[in-house]
Amino acid sequence: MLTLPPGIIFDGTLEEVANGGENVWLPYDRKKLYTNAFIIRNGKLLLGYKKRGFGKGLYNGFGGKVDPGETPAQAALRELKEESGITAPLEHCGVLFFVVPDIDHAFHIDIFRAEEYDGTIIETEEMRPQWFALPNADAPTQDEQKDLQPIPFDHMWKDDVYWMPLLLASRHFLGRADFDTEGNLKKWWFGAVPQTPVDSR
Ligand SMILES: CNc1ncnc2c1ncn2[C@@H]1O[C@H](COP(=O)(O)OP(=O)(O)OP(=O)(O)O)[C@@H](O)[C@H]1O
Repeated sequence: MLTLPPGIIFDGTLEEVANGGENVWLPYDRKKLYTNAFIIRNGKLLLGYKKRGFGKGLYNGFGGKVDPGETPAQAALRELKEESGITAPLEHCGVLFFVVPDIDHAFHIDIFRAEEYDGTIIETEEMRPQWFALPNADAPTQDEQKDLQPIPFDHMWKDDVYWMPLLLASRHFLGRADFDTEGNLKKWWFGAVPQTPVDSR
């Protein structure tokens, strides 16, 4: 039986994917709901360069706070549209829980993905969208990928490198990461729903 980090609730089997850092999780009093949405298409990943506010100067998916009366799925669609100009058939694929000292709440972030989108991608006040090349993309997509940079993990939140491969592989995942005030990762745990074994009969 896996012991899940405080803040992570899951009723089912999980496979541990990454685990490290210090011994003790940071305490937190309350949590706030957020969303984060990623478009993955033709061997490319759409990220946004955050121009203001929390996480300024980092690349991330498109998202923000869930407003009162909204479901996370509704908030994810609204934030994607507000920050990148597009709509997409978003599917829920994970939950991440972050604790950052000096912030009076923990972040509970529902993660969404889509492989299609509608509309024209635009730069907004908050985000500058940019496509990045996926690692090991299949040959037919390489034309699409030329001139694209690889995923800029050096300019992303430090935990992203652990769960991004799960997102790209269409896995369902959960995890928690605790940071220090400088944004360094202090403790982390990530797990994924096991893939159904291929029936070989
Ligand atoms: C600590 N480690 C983290 N790692 C990766 N992503 C993180 C994160 N912590 C927060 N996030 C994401 O950052 C956005 C913040 O949203 P944020 O701009 O504050 O919200 P919102 O757009 O509602 O703000 P305004 O009040 O409109 O400025 C939102 O997508 C949220 O999922």
